Amino acid sequence: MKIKYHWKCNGTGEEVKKIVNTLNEAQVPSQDVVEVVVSLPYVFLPLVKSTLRSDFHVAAQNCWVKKGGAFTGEVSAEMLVNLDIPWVILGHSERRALLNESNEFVGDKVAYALAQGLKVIACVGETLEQREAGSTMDVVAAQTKAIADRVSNWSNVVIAYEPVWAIGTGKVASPAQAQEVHDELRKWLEKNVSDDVAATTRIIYGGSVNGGNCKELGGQADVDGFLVGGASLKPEFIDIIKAAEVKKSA
Ligand SMILES: O=C(CO)COP(=O)(O)O
Repeated sequence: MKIKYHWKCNGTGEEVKKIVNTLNEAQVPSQDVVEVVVSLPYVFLPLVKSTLRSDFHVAAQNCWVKKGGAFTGEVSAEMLVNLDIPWVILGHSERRALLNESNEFVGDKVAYALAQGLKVIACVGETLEQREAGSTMDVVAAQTKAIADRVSNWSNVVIAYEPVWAIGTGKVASPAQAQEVHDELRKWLEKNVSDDVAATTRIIYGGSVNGGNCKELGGQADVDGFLVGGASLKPEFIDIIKAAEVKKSA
């Protein structure tokens, strides 16, 4: 199972230190049961990288689509590699919506980051309007296709299914809703990429995951972990890490 803590654009230096201390002291299942990755604003990456326990890893929340250069305000994949940051989140719905990142642009970013040696959490997910129109799978498939068209080696890719209507709203997808999309996504990978990629690619769920709902969600056959936003800033994130035990014993 994979648990990804996504702090988004939050945290002061003091808060970051506090959360790192809590994480460092937590008794959690070992790395072979749960992989924990903490995703931070760029400015905190070096601090957290140097103070976080070594069995937890760090991620950036974005990187530039190609080699660095005259791109004011951007951070390149090469810079992350140079700082020894192993993971990056790409295509988060907040960036797709607020910064107009298209499926193709996200696909290009994923391909470039992978080529530099980063591991990628690629986010997909539909809006409420799209779900109500019955186009959830069309949307998610189109987002995934833009990645599949550009990527041949999937071993460093994790897909995060994050229904936009469940992000930061407290409206979590029901375990059945999450399972349905994860299952469809896996079938899509099977048909359009390969059986092996479908079987081995981790598909994690994000959207109002908390200490109370993580066990049932994580118990679903095709839910391989979580991308946690709001709850990653609270002590209940330890409970979410521990929910990985449910999967192990399932
Ligand atoms: O967007 C998310 C993680 O990337 C989910 O955020 P919340 O857990 O706050 O709903």
